[in-house]
Amino acid sequence: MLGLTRATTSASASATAAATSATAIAAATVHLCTPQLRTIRTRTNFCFGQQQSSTTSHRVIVHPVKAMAETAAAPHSAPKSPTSGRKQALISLSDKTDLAKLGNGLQELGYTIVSTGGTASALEGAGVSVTKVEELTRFPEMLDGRVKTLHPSVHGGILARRDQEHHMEALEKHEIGTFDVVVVNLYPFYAKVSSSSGISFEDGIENIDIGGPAMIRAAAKNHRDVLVVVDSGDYPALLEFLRGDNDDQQFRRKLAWKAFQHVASYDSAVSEWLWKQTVGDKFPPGLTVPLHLKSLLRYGENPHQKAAVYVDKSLSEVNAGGIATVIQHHGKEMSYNNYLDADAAWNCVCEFNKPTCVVVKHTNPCGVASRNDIIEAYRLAVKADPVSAFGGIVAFNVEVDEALAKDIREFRSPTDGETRMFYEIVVAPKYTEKGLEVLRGKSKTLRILEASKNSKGKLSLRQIGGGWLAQDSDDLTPEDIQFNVMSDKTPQENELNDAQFAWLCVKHVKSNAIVIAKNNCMLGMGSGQPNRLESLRIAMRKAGDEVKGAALASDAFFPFAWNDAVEEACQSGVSVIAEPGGSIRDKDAVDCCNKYGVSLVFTNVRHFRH
Ligand SMILES: NC(=O)c1ncn([C@@H]2O[C@H](COP(=O)(O)O)[C@@H](O)[C@H]2O)c1NC=O
Repeated sequence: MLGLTRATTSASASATAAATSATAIAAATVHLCTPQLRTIRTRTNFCFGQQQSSTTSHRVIVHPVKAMAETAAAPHSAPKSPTSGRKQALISLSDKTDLAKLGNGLQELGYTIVSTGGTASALEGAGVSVTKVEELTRFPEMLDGRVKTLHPSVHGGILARRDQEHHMEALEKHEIGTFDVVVVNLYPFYAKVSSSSGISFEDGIENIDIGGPAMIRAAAKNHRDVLVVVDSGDYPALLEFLRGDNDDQQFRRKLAWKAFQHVASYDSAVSEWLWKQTVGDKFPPGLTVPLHLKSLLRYGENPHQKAAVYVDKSLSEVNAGGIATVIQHHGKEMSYNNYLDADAAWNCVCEFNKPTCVVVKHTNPCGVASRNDIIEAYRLAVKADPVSAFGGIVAFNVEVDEALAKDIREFRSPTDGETRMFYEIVVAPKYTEKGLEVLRGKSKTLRILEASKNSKGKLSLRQIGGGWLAQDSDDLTPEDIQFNVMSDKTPQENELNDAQFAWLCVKHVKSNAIVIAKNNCMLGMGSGQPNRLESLRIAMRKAGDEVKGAALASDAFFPFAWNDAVEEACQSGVSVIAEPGGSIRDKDAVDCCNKYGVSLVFTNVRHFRH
């Protein structure tokens, strides 16, 4: 139950090892730790300490791990020659979706495919010939997969500029082959650290991909000569491009852009996670928010403004619900203003515990009602301001079934009793099949949205010129605060409930905000006026005679009482006023309420909404 105290009480707010594929070779070499002298027959090669350039017998210092790799790589030990003219593709994937199609496609096009351990096995399993990367590097994949591709034989082959003679000479000298195509996706860090089962700090660290981003960045930098692909959705376009004879630099640049974007999003998740694991407060010194385009919109707030909607892919937004991720079942394409209004309606309706309907117009709730019978709640919410509700957004916090859908379809405007109500959007957490069918029949354009509840404790970001404002989302509800009685008169339980209902509504109305409510139903609201008295007058006008005995909530304190808002409210016949308090003239407000026999409760919490 909600708290009520006397005035003295102050208010209070209460990868896994998936991609760490240690090869048998690496495992076999752990006990070898010192370089040994031995005689081998070697080609020109990169080796620790010395480099030899003949093909005869020499005494060389050979690193034991490398020696093992040479043995392991024996059947393919000749490094790829840059002059061999063979086209090479490097593939290293954690997510192996459509790998077989890609491998076969590249093979048919005559590409030699080089791959890391797990990818190579999957390709072999699909009947594609593949060279293991360790045959190129002459090192085994080591350190539990921390080092696989971090080697000049790989990065030289990606980064060399084909138009620079000295680059190509360097490759020739070190017998490094060029890569024409690089296909990489990264350890599933995001999925691992956001999994519901959780992950240890150590596992989180092991799921940070290092070699993959290095290859992606290298290939993207050298995109003029190297095609870089990070998304399996791009495999068909890649193969089509390779089959054609038009070397379109725009295509290459788009892939390069996508590659850098992919790595930037990945790094933002790593840095977000690491910050939470270490410092953890809400406001890190730097903030990178990964935004993924959901769709282009027809236009912005006005037709001359271009617009789009993005989904926030921050770790903190995983399964966080909200309007950006709604499922649209029916209707016209969502507009920019539709998103804003649906967001306001959804945020408001999700605050209520009882079955509730909220009607929003231009981001302000103009009708709110809670009832055990949701149809009754719907009708009352529309009735609060039928003129504004026409063309508005209707939100429910319960499933829309056939009966409710029929009522939404048929309900006539309380203004003339004839015109069927028209809405832009219906938003709800669920629909029955029949409910959806009926609503679809209301109009072709009606947007029917299925949304999941917003989680609490989010960071709210808002753009200003040259920067962004960040704050906690306003999560406080009447359950979280004390309603302190300041007046001689103590509100009855039903009056207090009305005050708390009005308080929850006023939180969602633009400042200066006044809401008048009774019996879990909004009767009138005034919003967005630059002075509180004007908002109060608008709310009272909308409530009409019903204001008598109702509760009035104000989002911030009343700066003046006598001959001003408090006195006008008292004279209208409200039974209780709820406001934060905190004005230097609070005593005037108390005296005024006492004079008119009205209850006054202070919440000590303000709900400005600018
Ligand atoms: N360390 C490295 O040199 C390295 N090179 C490639 N990877 C990653 O290894 C994964 C593929 O491994 P496998 O083919 O063994 O399944 C890819 O996600 C790739 O980004 C590496 N792993 C992590 O950093």
